[in-house]
Amino acid sequence: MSPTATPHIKPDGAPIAETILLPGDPLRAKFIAETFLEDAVQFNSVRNMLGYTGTYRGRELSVMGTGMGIPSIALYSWELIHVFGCTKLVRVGSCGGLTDGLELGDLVLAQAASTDSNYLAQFDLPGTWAPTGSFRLLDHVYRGARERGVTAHAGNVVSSDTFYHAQDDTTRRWASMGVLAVEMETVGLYANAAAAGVEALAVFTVSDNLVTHAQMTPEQRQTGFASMIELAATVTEL
Ligand SMILES: O=P(O)(O)O[C@H]1O[C@H](CO)[C@@H](O)[C@H]1O
Ligand SMILES: O=c1cc[nH]c(=O)[nH]1
Repeated sequence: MSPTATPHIKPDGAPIAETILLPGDPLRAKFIAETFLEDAVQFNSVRNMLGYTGTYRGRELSVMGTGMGIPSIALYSWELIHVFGCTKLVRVGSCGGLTDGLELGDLVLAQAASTDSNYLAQFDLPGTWAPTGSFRLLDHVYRGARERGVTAHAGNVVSSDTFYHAQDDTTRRWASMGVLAVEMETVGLYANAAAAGVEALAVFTVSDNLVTHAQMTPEQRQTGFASMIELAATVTEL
């Protein structure tokens, strides 16, 4: 049972599960709850950042939007971990592929997250820290993808503060270091999880490709991510 409320999450007694899926878009959270969860109850509507708890294959699972950008996912994940006791947090997002080998609909599992953000500075480490996802969660989801014949790429992503980049070669330079894809939140989630000693993973569906310029429609972005969501939800088995 959720103990209390925060400035951004007000469950009014509705439960929040230890395992939670985190899409950027709150309407994707609603879609996931309506499509994949049984007996879902809504636990948050503050700022329309919709959150739900139900069961997936008999195990309790929550889903909540995080908004876009590192500050937004950082505050929601901090409250979910430190106030509501979440211990397995799986971002389910869209990403832009940075190599022509990433097709629309492929999955990317973020082994690590690079960034152009200053979020990590607050941890005041004596060097450059590399935020990583939980290997246990990543291994589980990767094996699940292989079993289902879903194409999944595991590697580095870049969590950027910018969707529209001022310099033309920004994404090409990240790609030149082997970074697979660009998105806007994972580094905040991985840093908060590591600092708290809980598990996090980011899984993406490639929604556009910055090399080939292929792109999904907004409708596909909101609802076309079934494989990713089903695979992410299987972490409730761990
Ligand atoms: O689809 P979501 O999870 O929102 O993720 C990606 O999409 C948004 C940009 O359109 C950013 O939040 C980016 O990280
Ligand atoms: O952040 C994102 C997400 C999807 N596609 C992009 O190009 N950037």
